[in-house]
Amino acid sequence: MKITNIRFAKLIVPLITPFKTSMRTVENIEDLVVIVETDAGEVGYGASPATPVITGDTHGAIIAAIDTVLLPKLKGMDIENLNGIIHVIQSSIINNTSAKAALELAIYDLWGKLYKAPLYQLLGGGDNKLQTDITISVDNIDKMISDSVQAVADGFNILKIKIGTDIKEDIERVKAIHSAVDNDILLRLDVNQGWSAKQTVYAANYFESIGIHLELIEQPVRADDIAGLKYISDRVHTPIMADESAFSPKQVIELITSHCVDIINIKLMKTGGISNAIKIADIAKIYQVECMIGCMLEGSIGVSGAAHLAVAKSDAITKIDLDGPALGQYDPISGGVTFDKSVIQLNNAPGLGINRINGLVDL
Ligand SMILES: C[C@H](N)C(=O)N[C@@H](CCC(=O)O)C(=O)O
Ligand SMILES: [Mg+2]
Repeated sequence: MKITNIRFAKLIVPLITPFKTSMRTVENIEDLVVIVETDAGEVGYGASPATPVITGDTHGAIIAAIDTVLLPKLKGMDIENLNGIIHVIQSSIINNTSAKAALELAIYDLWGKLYKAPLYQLLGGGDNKLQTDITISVDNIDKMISDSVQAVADGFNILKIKIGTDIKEDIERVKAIHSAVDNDILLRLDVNQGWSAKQTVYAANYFESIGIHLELIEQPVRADDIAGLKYISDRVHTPIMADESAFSPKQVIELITSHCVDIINIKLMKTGGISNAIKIADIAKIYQVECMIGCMLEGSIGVSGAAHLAVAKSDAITKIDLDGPALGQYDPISGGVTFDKSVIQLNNAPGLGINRINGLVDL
């Protein structure tokens, strides 16, 4: 099964409510779909959102990286030579992790189709069901309380609360949500780089002192403030998780061995796809550090790949933040992952298991 061409399309799904973090506000899930064609007639699907404030990648840059650098080298390569293809994708261009991720997703999809097996089985197998959290966007306190209460009523028992716009307001937001939901609801905070190290130590110790038990605090400080992460981890009990600070396996080794964080958030759009995500999960397992599998605000093509990986690497990936498709008004993909409230179900069709994509706009 040889690669003959790569096509691009856009897929836009309006959100139920705007997605707001300390870094950006988004109204739609906008995926660039990457379709790898083969001489056997099979196609592989991958996708990437544009996340310029996180990865630096735009859809235009993803298309250019694939069209001008990667496609010429990949044309004619055989899907059974998975390692060779991965090597070309990872070594032909630096950075551009979203382009690499979309392409790897499509290649792994084809690899599963070649061997007629769901990807998670080829990656090691596991229970093809996961339980995700749901994101509560940063907003005024009343809106965050009502979104949290609604999410719990909808069957989610883990809330990922976005904060990081103002330390005082953030503390009030968390206190208000904590009082509004039952004690058995797990609260994770995602600061998206919005606090200083000292503010984080203050906030974490304050929450601990008033009996608010947080599961974790995600990426409290700027992505490049590794000393800040260490400063925090040395002073608080609440587990600290790296997100924007952890792209590559090498960065993860450094974060873990210098005891800067307790947990790593793996996202395909940061790692450059499944191959490096596997390495990170294996590194974390060796060091007995837990991982979360996360997603950008993206639809169910990318989330399917992440879910297959999470199932196969459940020894290291113990926390799931794959709510992207659940935040949309509908899911245009049939097959892949399906959501029943917080439960994500993978099907057993080959590769990523995607049957049909409605509403694709060819580019
Ligand atoms: C959607 C997911 N729950 C999430 O919050 N992901 C990111 C932000 C993604 C984005 O801005 O597209 C995160 O910071 O964890
Ligand atoms: Mg995050």
